[in-house]
Amino acid sequence: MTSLDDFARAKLDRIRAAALDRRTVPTVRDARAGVTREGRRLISFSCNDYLNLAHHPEVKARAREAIELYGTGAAASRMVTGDHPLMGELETRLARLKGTEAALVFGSGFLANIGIIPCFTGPDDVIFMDELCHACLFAGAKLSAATVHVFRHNDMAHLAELLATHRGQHPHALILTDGVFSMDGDLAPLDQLGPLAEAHDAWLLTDDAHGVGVLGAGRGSSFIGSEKARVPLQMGTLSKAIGSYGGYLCASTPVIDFVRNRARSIVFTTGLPPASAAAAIAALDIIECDAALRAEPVRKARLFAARLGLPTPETCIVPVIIGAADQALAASKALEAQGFLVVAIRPPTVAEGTARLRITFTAAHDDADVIRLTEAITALAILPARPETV
Ligand SMILES: Cc1ncc(COP(=O)(O)O)c(C=O)c1O
Repeated sequence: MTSLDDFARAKLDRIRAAALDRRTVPTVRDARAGVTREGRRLISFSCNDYLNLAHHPEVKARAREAIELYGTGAAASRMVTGDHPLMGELETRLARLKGTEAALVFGSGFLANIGIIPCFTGPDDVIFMDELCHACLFAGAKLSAATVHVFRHNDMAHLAELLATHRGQHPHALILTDGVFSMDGDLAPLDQLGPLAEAHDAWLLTDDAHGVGVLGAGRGSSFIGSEKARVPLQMGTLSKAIGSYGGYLCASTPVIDFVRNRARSIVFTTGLPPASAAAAIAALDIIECDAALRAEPVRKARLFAARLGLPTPETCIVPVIIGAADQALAASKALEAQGFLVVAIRPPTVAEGTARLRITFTAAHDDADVIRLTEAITALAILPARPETV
């Protein structure tokens, strides 16, 4: 055994001892919210294809057509020959959806965040970020080498205090938050974050991976209230409700032109395959016209929560927090035995002691399956006791 194997084995032993080891399971998703894995079909409550557009006949047809015409890969960076005209068309559509002058498409949401953040902050600068931000926002912040201050989740008083203490010591500042928090399904208070950021001349970036397509008439979390939230950097992904693959930034023309020049995850990586852009454009066509479809995932999340006496969800992600990682795994296994795929989410994806079932709802779930899931969860007795009604 080499020292490299020794190193890996010792690390793995520790991960396994804490019930935190991960494995990949070959999984085939179908159009009816089902997955087949290890020879069994399960109803999945763990997919982010909220509108099931990855299986929509029109979306698939447009992707197939793009493959026939343009091949399967982009073959070079967008700076060289990888900037297929479909990319520009997709950017125009995204900018229109988000109400910005311009947009820029990246290879993925993760690549977007690790490219964008270092464009605006360097070692002399400062970043303020919510403690529950997605891992790729933390990765982008780290890559920027800026000073990072983490504020308590959605705690505007804490953020204001950190801004008052630290903002003045740095030339440039970013505030980073998820629009919809990926593991908790709650919303960032963008109506407060926008003005607070402006008051301190800090640039607000929202990661709306889980909002676009589903919230705010499909336009995302910035469009929920009566007024559009003041977010100069609206980032998101094409890989969830949009049913394709890729990431994006929507912003003003100078901001986008600058990021196109500077983001290392644009310049030094191959462009998105044209078929992914074609699929995303087809999905946006559907999202823009089909209000009934857009409303379905949150309606199902609310049906689920109401039957279990949980708070009314604002999004289509509902966490059932269990605590210990091994108990979350056991609950997931018990649900699997009854025909449901509800993956357990454990540290480091979530904080120590908050392992959970993260349940996601999609347009394709039958209400009957949602109700059967509530019954299965009730039978597991993993929910906190409901207060007695008098
Ligand atoms: C909040 C959030 N941001 C970014 C990403 C990364 O996006 P992508 O899967 O397109 O890399 C994800 C999901 O994976 C996410 O949940």
